[in-house]
Amino acid sequence: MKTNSIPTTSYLHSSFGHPVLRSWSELNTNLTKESLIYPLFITDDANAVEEIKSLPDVYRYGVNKLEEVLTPLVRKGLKSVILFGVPKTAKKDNFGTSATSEANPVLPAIRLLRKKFSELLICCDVCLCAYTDHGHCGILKDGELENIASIQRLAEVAGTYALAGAHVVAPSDMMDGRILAIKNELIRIGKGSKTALMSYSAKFASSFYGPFRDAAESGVKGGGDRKCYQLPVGSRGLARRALQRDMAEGADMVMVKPGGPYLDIIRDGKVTGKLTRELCTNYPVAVYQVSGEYAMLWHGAKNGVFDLKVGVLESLTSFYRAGANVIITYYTPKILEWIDERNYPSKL
Ligand SMILES: NCC(=O)CCC(=O)O
Ligand SMILES: [Zn+2]
Ligand SMILES: [Zn+2]
Repeated sequence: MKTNSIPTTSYLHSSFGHPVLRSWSELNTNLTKESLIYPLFITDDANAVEEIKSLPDVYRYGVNKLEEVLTPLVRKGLKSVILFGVPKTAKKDNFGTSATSEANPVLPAIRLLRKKFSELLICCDVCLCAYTDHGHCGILKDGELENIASIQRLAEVAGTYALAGAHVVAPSDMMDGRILAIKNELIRIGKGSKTALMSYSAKFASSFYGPFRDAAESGVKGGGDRKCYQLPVGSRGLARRALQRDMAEGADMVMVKPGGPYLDIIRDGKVTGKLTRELCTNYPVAVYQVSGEYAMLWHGAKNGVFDLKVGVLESLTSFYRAGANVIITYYTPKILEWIDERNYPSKL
């Protein structure tokens, strides 16, 4: 080989010199509106529009505001939302009793959205932390989590959402065996083949949930943490086992959360190589770009580190590249507009 020449196999630029060619190399990374889920915080003051300091441009809404907020978004092509209840006046206790009562603002929200937006896919986060007085995601006994009681209670909550009209129930609690318990409950109430079950399977004990705790007022009271049920940040093995377990227990789709720092876990879910063969090949894999990731991108752009649109789209492209099919992100309203501008990704 002469020094002024390179081997024929070294020529990569020839593959992406034209925008269409570039898109051929980015297959499966093109954003679609169907793949986006927009998280909504629903509070129990029906007329509320509340700013969330740590999540700029994201609000808590009362049920009476939803139609006004969502109409323009649905017009722009919003296909799916995930609802989080933020009860403020409901009494909180060890069992999260209010989660299955009319005091839970998610229930009227589901009914309203079903009525007003007949095509919208309605997902509901299923957890107890916003409804318990201690802020843990399950039921406590003598200061410790009681697993069986917790999954039975979570199944009741999921069943309540399904009966109210949710298309998808998405348990984020991370208790052992909750997918099986919820699936059985859905079957029992006649929703086994009707309501989808999306598991937050690989949910890590991440620092990036900070602003969400503020938004959902669901932090653990009294200084505890969730490390005994959310996955250790460094454990790839536990994430794989959790994904496999939840699929075996009856999940229809699985999730990795947070997104950006855990791309390898998404990849684990999709790669058909020797080690991870068929781990999640036959399942849609969702990724949650969580509140801290949202805030970092927002503040980075605000401080001139990068352009918001370019930075956010890069983060989304990475999710697709890793193998995600579904993306939960607070940036959904902006992304719908960017997709319409149609200068993504080839003009980046
Ligand atoms: N179940 C949802 C969370 O725990 C946090 C999401 C976020 O930080 O956006
Ligand atoms: Zn929780
Ligand atoms: Zn949670």
